[in-house]
Amino acid sequence: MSLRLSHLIGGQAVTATRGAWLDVFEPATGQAYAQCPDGDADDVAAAVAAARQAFPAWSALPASDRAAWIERLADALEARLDEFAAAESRDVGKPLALARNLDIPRAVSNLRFFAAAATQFASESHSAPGIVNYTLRQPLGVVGVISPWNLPLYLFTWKFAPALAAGNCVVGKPSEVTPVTAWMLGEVAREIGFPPGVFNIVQGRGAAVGQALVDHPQVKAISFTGSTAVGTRIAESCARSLKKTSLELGGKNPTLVFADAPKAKLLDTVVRSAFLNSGQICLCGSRLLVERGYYGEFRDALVARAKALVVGDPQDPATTTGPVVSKPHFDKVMACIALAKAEGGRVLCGGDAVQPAGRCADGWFIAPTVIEGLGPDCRTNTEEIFGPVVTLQAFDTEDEALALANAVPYGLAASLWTSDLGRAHRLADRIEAGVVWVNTWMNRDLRTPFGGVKQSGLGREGGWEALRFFTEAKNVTIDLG
Ligand SMILES: NC(=O)C1=CN([C@@H]2O[C@H](COP(=O)(O)OP(=O)(O)OC[C@H]3O[C@@H](n4cnc5c(N)ncnc54)[C@H](O)[C@@H]3O)[C@@H](O)[C@H]2O)C=CC1
Ligand SMILES: O=C(O)/C=C/C=C(\O)C(=O)O
Repeated sequence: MSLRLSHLIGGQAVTATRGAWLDVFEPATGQAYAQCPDGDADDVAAAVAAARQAFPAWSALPASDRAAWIERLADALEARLDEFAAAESRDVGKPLALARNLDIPRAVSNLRFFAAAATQFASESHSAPGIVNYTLRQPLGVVGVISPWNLPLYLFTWKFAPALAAGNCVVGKPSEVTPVTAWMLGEVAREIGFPPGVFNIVQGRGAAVGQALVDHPQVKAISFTGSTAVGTRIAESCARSLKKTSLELGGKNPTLVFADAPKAKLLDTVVRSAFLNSGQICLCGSRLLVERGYYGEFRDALVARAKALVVGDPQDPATTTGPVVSKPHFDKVMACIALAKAEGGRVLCGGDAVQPAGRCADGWFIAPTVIEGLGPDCRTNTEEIFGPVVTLQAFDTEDEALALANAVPYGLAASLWTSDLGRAHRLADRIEAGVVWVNTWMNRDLRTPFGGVKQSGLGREGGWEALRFFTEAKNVTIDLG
């Protein structure tokens, strides 16, 4: 095991103050292949101090200069797209093509999008007879961003790019389960001479590094993506110091399929929404709600498609479905499948671990699983599984479809399939979710507000929402005399 990662603090690659390390595993093989610093509160304190020192100069730069630095980072990342895609695929277990076509290009887009946004972000002014108000949007100072393991660089950049664009300095904490591409990006930042201290990365466990970042009095805001349990804990901690929080949490997203759904893209998209990234995307449609008259035909076609997915080595171009990310997560998902059976669910396909031949024999693979026969209130249909597991439920009316869609504590995203425009608008209005897609799924425009309601989170990311989150509004009123 030769690969040893580092923190990025004040423009320097450094190891954990107390010299401790965490093993990093390749999910496809189950073997440790790297070590990342097992950081602690001292490392966080050093990173925050570096960020505070860098803040006056960074925030004083013209927005166009900040944008140019972020663009340079994007250029350097894009120049190494294949290297980053290979690393992301290895670290998460996602098919190489997925990392190459989605994760890393989106990370590049995140950087470019917010670089451009930095130069377009304008403040409001409000005039009245004899009075003019204008609102300054000022950076907060040092902000913390905490990202998960499912879309590592995609979500890390989605958070730190707007923070930097708005003039803040960042301390980022990637998931300890998938720390490699964030570390690589830190190395790239050093190579291009990114201003030291503006962008810092502290590696390590959530309970140590993450919590220290959340608790640090000089950190003015936390942007977090991950589980609802941890998000709730972060909200409690931040409430004590009145820190701003943006929380993008779990989902139990419904896919509503009406008999009049346009069929051309339906199955391809629903299968993608169910099993992409082994179902480990907070937007995945894990509850398939199907109009009864179309249920049998849809179910049979879906099961045939799920069985045709190729589970195996992420490096094999034929593979559609890699392993899940870790042994604890494998155990969790398998326990969810066992629970579904105990609750009376019928497993129509999958339901088992898969053991590919060769180098992946000890990897954490689970067959794409479709389950029917469960009611809306059971744990399988209300708790996030975050794996390649979906359930089917039938409905008779639009009202029943809506009630099923809303029958969970989560409210992140919904995908709705119908040719009836009126119905699409009625349901889009009444579904409890932050994001509704009609006849599509995960169709992302980075300008749109992104986030959830209920237990799926607080606040919105994307476009101006992100820049507003990472700034404080100050209104100035002038009496024109
Ligand atoms: N966006 C989403 O919806 C995601 C949801 N999940 C859900 O969460 C479950 C558990 O996955 P985990 O990786 O354990 O997610 P997690 O919520 O524990 O981890 C997300 C990030 O938060 C950090 N973290 C953990 N505890 C923290 C604390 N006390 N203070 C600050 N940061 C902390 C982690 O180190 C990681 O960087 C999954 O099974 C899945 O259901 C996981 C990843 C993404
Ligand atoms: O911004 C996107 O396109 C996707 C975001 C996905 C997550 O936040 C997630 O899976 O955690």
